[in-house]
Amino acid sequence: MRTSWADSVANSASEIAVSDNSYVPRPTRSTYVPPHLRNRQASDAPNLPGPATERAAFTGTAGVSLGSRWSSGLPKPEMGRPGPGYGYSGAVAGRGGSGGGWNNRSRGWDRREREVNPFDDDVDDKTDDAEQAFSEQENTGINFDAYEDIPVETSGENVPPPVNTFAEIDLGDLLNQNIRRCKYVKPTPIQRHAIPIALAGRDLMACAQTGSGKTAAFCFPIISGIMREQYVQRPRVARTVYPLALILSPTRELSCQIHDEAKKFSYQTGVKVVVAYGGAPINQQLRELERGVDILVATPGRLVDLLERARLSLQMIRHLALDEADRMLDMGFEPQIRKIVEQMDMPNRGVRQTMLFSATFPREIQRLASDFLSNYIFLAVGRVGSSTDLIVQRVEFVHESDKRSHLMDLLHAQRENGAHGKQALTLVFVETKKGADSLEHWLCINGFPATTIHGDRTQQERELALRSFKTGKTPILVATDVAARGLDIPHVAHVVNFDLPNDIDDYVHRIGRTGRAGKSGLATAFFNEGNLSLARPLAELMQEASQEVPAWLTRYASRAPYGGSKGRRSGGGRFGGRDFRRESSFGKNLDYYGGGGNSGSGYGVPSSNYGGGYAPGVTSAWD
Ligand SMILES: Nc1ncnc2c1ncn2[C@@H]1O[C@H](COP(=O)(O)OP(=O)(O)OP(=O)(O)O)[C@@H](O)[C@H]1O
Repeated sequence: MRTSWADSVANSASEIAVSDNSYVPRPTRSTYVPPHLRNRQASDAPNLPGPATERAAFTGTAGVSLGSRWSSGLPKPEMGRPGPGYGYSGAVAGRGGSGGGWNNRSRGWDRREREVNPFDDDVDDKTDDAEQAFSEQENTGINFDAYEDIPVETSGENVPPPVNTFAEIDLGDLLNQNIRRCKYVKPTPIQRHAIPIALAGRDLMACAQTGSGKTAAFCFPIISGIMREQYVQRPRVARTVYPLALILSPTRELSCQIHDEAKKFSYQTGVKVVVAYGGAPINQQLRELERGVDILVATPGRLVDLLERARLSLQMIRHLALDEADRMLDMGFEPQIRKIVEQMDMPNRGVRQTMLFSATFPREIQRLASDFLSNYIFLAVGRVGSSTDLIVQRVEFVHESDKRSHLMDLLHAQRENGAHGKQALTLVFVETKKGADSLEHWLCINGFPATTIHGDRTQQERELALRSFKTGKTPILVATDVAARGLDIPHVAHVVNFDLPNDIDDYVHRIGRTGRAGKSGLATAFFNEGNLSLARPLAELMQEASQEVPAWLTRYASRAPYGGSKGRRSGGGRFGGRDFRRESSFGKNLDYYGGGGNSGSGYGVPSSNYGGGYAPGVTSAWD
């Protein structure tokens, strides 16, 4: 009989109470170990130059062969510390991972009692209530059914099978507890497919709709992988730190958000997560790094800075994840990413594990990305670059000069419909930083509390603006594309594309700030003659997402040259994930998303045109 995830968590809790050979006792008292001695085996000889130990092998959980790339030929349990809890158990799914395959990292580094609880509540006191609520799915607000019918495409060799529940994957007790604290009842489709692939140690290029849980899909395997690894001795070079995993993201705010999430997932596991991003004092980040780091979440610029100061080495990186990977590999970031991944001291592809995630993946970017991957699996949940059906999309024809009054009408209507006279959160996207400031000012003087986020604001101002928006204190946020990707702000009811982007992928990410995690949302776009190149991809995208396409937009679409999409639309069926490796025609100067049949003018944009979809002369709003 299949047990539910909640059951398995309960079972594993009772197993903890029953001692057996693989029982990992919880330490009763924290033992402080200075940073330079952390993660060492008990018998480590001091002052060894370079990495002394390879990753230890681990195999056999839930039918998945784990960490295979490191396992061949390496010695087995002797690598671990002697005594209970450090052996190999081949822990069985459903036992919640309480077997001895897990490293009790807290043994030598018990930070559990000193760690700030990142959760609002203390689950230990509320376990029963919480479990009940999870089983009823009441306090998640997640409409899981919305994800059930999404088609999935995988390609690559020996793709590990997906799972249906967290219980089927042996992530370990401590991580399972945190998943429960996050109120995740069952994995979303991207998690069902990506987690077993990543746990098997495979490289992955994964594409899934905005708000569908990609962050956990790469964080869980990384945390679980680090927890499983036997103590890895890291080089000891004065003031240089050696993380085991690196997660790169394009914006400061997104890096902070991933860091917050990863900290929740790794709470009390002994896995230490640190964030480094530009615009914030580097000394503070250095101090934090020196306290110990297993997973580093970073923006590329600050990371390069740390590497050049020799305060950080990538020599021990086992897991590399690029969130918003297509953005990370477009013209703006690609040189920096190449430098980080190929020209510093990071282990080569095939030695490290590399995972790329995004909601959009143009073919040309897929091709670039393949340089970083080894024998990878391509996974697409839903159509690559599609938007979720959970978002109601509206397009209105609005002349440039009428945009402000039109926005005002929308905001008035929203205020009237809002609960308790409160304004629902509205995110308004504009093209330029100046435009953002000017619109914010105008909204404020017209009685609509608004704030802005863009690259010309100081980091402190940006963080303040985001907090004020998230808490509802300032319910309108006027933003450039710096807020387009990844940000997970609950209760964003409405995204307004005051200025449409030039690229349909940017549109997909922008509207994806609403309608997240199974909830519904509304997106309104102001379209006019300045957006003709977007007419076709926009009409197609809306059609795909079962949205009502206005007749005037269809007319524009039929007349318009195909642009605004880096040639992404192929006019194929409703679903088409499209691993570029499957396109035998690729490389013959066709469109990036496959199917050369539609490659009319505008298709096959050379890669030098990449830059986040900005037209010539328009400054990128990214930082
Ligand atoms: N299994 C789950 N059960 C319930 N909620 C989940 C689950 N997985 C993720 N979530 C929640 O769904 C929301 C969206 O997740 P996340 O930010 O990872 O999406 P994403 O796919 O990375 O989106 P984007 O493409 O915009 O970056 C978050 O609030 C997250 O906590």
